[in-house]
Amino acid sequence: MSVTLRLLDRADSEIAKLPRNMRGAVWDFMHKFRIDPSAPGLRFKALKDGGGKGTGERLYSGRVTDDYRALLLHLGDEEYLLVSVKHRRDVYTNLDRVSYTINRVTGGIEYIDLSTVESRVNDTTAPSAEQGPAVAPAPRSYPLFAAYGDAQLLDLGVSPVLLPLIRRITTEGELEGLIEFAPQLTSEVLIELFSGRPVEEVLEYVTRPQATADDVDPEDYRAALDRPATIVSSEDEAVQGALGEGFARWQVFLHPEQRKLVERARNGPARVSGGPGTGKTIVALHRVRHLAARAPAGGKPILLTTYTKNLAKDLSDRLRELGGQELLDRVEVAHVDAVVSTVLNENGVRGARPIADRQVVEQWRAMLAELGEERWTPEFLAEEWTEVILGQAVNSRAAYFRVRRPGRGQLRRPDRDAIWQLVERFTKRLDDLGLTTFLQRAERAARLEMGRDIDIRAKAAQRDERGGAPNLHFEAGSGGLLRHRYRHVVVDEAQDLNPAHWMLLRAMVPPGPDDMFLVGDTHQRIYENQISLGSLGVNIRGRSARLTLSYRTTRQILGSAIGLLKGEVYDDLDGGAEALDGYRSILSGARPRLGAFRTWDEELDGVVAQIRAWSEAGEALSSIGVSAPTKDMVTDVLGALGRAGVTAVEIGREGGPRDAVRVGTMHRCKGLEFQHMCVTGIADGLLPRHVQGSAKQMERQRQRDRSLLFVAATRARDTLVITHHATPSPFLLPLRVD
Ligand SMILES: Nc1ncnc2c1ncn2[C@@H]1O[C@H](COP(=O)(O)OP(=O)(O)OP(=O)(O)O)[C@@H](O)[C@H]1O
Repeated sequence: MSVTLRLLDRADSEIAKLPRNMRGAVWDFMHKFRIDPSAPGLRFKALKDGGGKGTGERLYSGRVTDDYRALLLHLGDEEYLLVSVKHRRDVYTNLDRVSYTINRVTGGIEYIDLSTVESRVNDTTAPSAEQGPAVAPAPRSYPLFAAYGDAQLLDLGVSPVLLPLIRRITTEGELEGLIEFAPQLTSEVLIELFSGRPVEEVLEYVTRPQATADDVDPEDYRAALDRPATIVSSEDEAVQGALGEGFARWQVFLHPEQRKLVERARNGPARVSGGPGTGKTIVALHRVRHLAARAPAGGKPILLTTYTKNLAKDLSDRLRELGGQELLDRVEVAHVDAVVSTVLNENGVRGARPIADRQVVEQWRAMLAELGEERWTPEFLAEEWTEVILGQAVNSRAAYFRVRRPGRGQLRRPDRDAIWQLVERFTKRLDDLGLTTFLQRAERAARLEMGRDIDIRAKAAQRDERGGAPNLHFEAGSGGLLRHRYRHVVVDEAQDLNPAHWMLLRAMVPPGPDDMFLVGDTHQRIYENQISLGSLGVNIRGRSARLTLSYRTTRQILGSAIGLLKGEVYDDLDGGAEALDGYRSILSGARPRLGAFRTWDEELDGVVAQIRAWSEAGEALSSIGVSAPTKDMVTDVLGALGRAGVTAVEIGREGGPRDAVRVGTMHRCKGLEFQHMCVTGIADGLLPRHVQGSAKQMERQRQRDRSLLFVAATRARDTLVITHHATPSPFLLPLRVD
């Protein structure tokens, strides 16, 4: 008789603390148990004394090794949940202190071993002075949560079983001990209250998003299992395979909010935003797997795309980790400019060499000089062409007469007419020189793909008229019929794509359920692409959601990084404003540090000394990242580390030694993360860069530069050091005041 056995996430954390070989033994046990729980070697039996109130018969034990036993909850029928692994001698001691219940707010299963939690609380001492608690520890005698009534805490979703212990907590150290084995929601609520967030906000940002809409039956464990608040592995055998060898927790255990976003069916394009490290990429990857599992067999019905090539490679690697080659075979993973190239190549558009923005201005300068045209500067025309004409996909003179040009001053009709003629002349000139820009290519590809979309619709309409089934949908192996390329498009780093990219992607999938899924954070926009999705045919209204819990960064680093953005207003990709409220973390660590130096050379010495100190403290070089504002400064950092005998490689040029410090421009650090991060060169003039341009352009540049600092700072998991020389960047003011 085979059964289903899942693994509770907290049990997994507990297993991680057991001797190394226990992981393999537990997976072995799970495998055998699934096939036949009654196999004699497993010694599967009920623990009659255990259980929560009135449910004493649910707890079972099974033999993992001679010394260790798994504790299992019977959820109903053939369904079991592995909740703990204990030493044999501890199974029966304190069995009455083991509790399992269904949380009345989330409807999720909560397993709590009070003796384990209590001993962790007692073991933990207050953090050292160096660690610097976010809030000074309260005097020993004063309970941290005295200000909150029991009913208040229970309404926030705190586990009732833990209330007596919570009442005794007086230091941050004890709190850290408690949350290690407390249920997810209890931990999140307590940390937020401890950080000083008002109850109403905790309710709004933490509890409500995890609350269930169901009427919770406290005895129905089978129903509770299916709710996202029960954080368990899937029943899938493949998960067990993945678990065997160094699996990562993100592959198996999703936060309840993440899981909801992965599984929710939608009627059209959906967008997930969220602060740095909240798992947007993880959600995108799981979403791809979810969609792939539901798509008809054959072909590659899903496109997974992002802005840069190195991030696309990373997505592809992680998708393989999540679902193996089998999943990768069903998904096209490519950065968006590669998607552009595919469309252009297929349509026979070849040959032109893409040039950078700087060269575009030079080409304008050369042409205006040849024409003796002096009414507008090359910079102005380059911007007008890039931002207004290509940026808003204006493709006719008539459309250019109508287009809105916010922040770019007035242009009368005759001026627009003259500029349009100059633009036509300019694009012909580039063509003749065999040159193009990435934006031009994207725009061309978008137009081609939109033409294809129109053909598909026309053909579908004809078939419809003739009585055939209308078929707008992607179909693998469609026998030569014109079809949309994909059934679903999933986009990571959505904030960086330009309007032409969106029009291209929109035209690649038929509008309909689950057609597009976008994840991104406009606070991390570091390229010049400001858009409004609605006007590009990607209608996300009513299908937006936000992740707020950071899995990467400590709350000390997150708090400081958010402080860096104060005073800026960010958009929500759809004409509205994006808020930063509610971003949080339950991880704790040292406050970020600032390092001030007189010259760049001295700063380099300081960076080398910092890295040496980490290394001498036993940290692997590969856990350290260094960013610098410019490519030349990256070269300087690499040189200084090399001279000091510290192995370092440039990000994007990996392939050398594995145990090496990674060094890259701030742009290159996008999407990456490091245990320890050194953000160097944050000096005035370097960040923000001093550039010339219209007021609007300079404002955007400043916002992008600020975002760049935000991105670099939030790559740090545990430690963040920001350094500068000469005059510090004005962006650092909040940190310096702090
Ligand atoms: N459910 C999870 N369980 C364990 N780890 C997780 C989970 N979700 C995310 N993480 C981890 O948190 C880190 C950040 O995740 P991810 O890169 O998806 O965040 P992001 O929101 O895309 O970040 P950013 O916008 O800063 O690039 C990663 O190390 C990831 O493995």
